[in-house]
Amino acid sequence: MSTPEQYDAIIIGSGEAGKYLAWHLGTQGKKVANIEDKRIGGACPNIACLPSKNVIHSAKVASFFQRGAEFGIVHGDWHVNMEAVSARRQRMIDGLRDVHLANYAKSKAEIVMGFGRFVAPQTVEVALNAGGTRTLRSDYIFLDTGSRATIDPVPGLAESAPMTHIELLELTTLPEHLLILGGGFIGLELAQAMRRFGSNVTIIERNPTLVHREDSDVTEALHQLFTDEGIDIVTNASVTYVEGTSGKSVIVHLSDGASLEGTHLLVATGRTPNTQNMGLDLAGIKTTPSGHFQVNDRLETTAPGVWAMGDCAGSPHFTHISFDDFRIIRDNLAEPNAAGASRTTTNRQIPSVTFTDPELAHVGLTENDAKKQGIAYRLGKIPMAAALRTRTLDETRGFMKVLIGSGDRILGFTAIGPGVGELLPVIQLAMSANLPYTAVHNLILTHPTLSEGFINLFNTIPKQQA
Ligand SMILES: Cc1cc2nc3c(=O)[nH]c(=O)nc-3n(C[C@H](O)[C@H](O)[C@H](O)COP(=O)(O)OP(=O)(O)OC[C@H]3O[C@@H](n4cnc5c(N)ncnc54)[C@H](O)[C@@H]3O)c2cc1C
Ligand SMILES: NC(=O)c1ccc[n+]([C@@H]2O[C@H](COP(=O)([O-])OP(=O)(O)OC[C@H]3O[C@@H](n4cnc5c(N)ncnc54)[C@H](O)[C@@H]3O)[C@@H](O)[C@H]2O)c1
Repeated sequence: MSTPEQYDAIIIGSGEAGKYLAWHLGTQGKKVANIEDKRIGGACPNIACLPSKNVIHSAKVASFFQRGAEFGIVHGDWHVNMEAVSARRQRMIDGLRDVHLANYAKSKAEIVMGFGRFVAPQTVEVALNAGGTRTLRSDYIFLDTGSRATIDPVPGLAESAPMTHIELLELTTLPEHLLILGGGFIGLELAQAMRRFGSNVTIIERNPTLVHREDSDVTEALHQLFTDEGIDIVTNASVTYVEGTSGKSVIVHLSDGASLEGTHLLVATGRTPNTQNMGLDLAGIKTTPSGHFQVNDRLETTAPGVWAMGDCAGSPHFTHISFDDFRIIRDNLAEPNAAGASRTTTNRQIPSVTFTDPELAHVGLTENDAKKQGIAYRLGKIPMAAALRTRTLDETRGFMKVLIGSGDRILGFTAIGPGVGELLPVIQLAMSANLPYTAVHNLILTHPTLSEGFINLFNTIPKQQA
């Protein structure tokens, strides 16, 4: 081993938590190496959240063209140009790359392009993308290696060369018939977008419903929405084998004897953490049975001086959660001994938005959760049409519902409607400040905004039994 170069901090992976930590420590004057083997800035700006929302927005524009007459807009012939859709996505990614490079330059955190693995405790060897190796050492090492699409060991699946979200988002031609394995976040968002561009789409989901962890009113509303848009949905599907090649012709065989044929196959069946081939044994870093780095609620791994954050640490797989992981580590590094002052992952809010159109937004308990945990609640619920803003938009599908617990505290909130993700912070603030729902109910809410619907929503809450 060559003499290691000494750093104040080494961060493996430049995803959300990794890059923010690199920029933060670099700005503090620390000597920081941020090792990245593929894309500067990690998944979100390059292959995940932002490119997918970019493409989904192009599909929304296509849906407006499809609905033009409804809005009194008469247009001539129009068509979808997937090359231009892809080019718009790439322009955004290029712009984001410049933003990232500027942040590295400004913070003086060094980005080292290559694959990092432990060769001894606190010591990392980087197989440089440009060739050769470097060996780096630090008392502070942070892992933010993310996750990748899971490809189940179903016979013929890997051989069919299915697309993941990465290849799908880069398509410059439209699949004639897209089969999608998995009816979760990625499956739903991309199914609707591709359908709106003009593909035939079939979702194949192994559970009895789409987004199966949600309440039945949510899964039913999404099922109806997708069916109305012409998307085929096959649930309770157990895939036995796959034949053919994605991009040409592919057949998915199910255990009940049915088979589904398409031209392309997208796999969206969950994520596998990137924790392999990293010399973990040499550094005393353990993983959990699911393959994530084993961490405590301060994101410390089993090796002193090594932390893990984001998807690879088993944190809920969202960019905003990876960002919160960064904040937990930042605050704990700043105040290691301040009792009670430091942040942990325990009991933090996990808000989420599925960017279907209309969106599905959620924070806190679902009705399913409350029932399972035996938590009593009062339910407020309105159809989205009761928020008059939706009528001005002709986007009246969906509903809002809220679970209220003792002391009028908000336990959970779910909404399906246009742009409802933007409603979450008001509810989150009330929940985190432990305010009763009446604090929101009594606000003067601007007319006609979507948030004005909160007044109607809270009007429906049954009075508390004396
Ligand atoms: C299609 C799609 C859409 C999504 N949409 C949303 C959304 O709308 N909102 C949301 O909140 N979340 C969304 N997510 C989830 C979100 O993208 C992830 O939770 C988030 O990007 C995880 O960030 P991270 O910090 O864990 O690391 P990542 O962004 O995954 O980055 C990890 C980096 O580490 C690198 N790396 C791994 N191992 C090594 C090594 N040994 N050496 C060097 N480098 C290494 C990887 O190449 C990668 O660049 C989406 C995910 C997908 C796939
Ligand atoms: N808007 C967002 O915030 C957003 C968008 C995309 C992804 N994400 C994150 O990325 C993660 C990964 O997304 P995802 O859609 O891959 O995972 P997911 O866990 O959301 O959904 C996977 C789905 O695939 C199904 N499935 C698994 N194996 C199957 C099989 N063999 N046959 C048929 N169905 C099968 C599961 O039952 C599940 O419904 C999400 O959980 C989420 O955390 C977030």
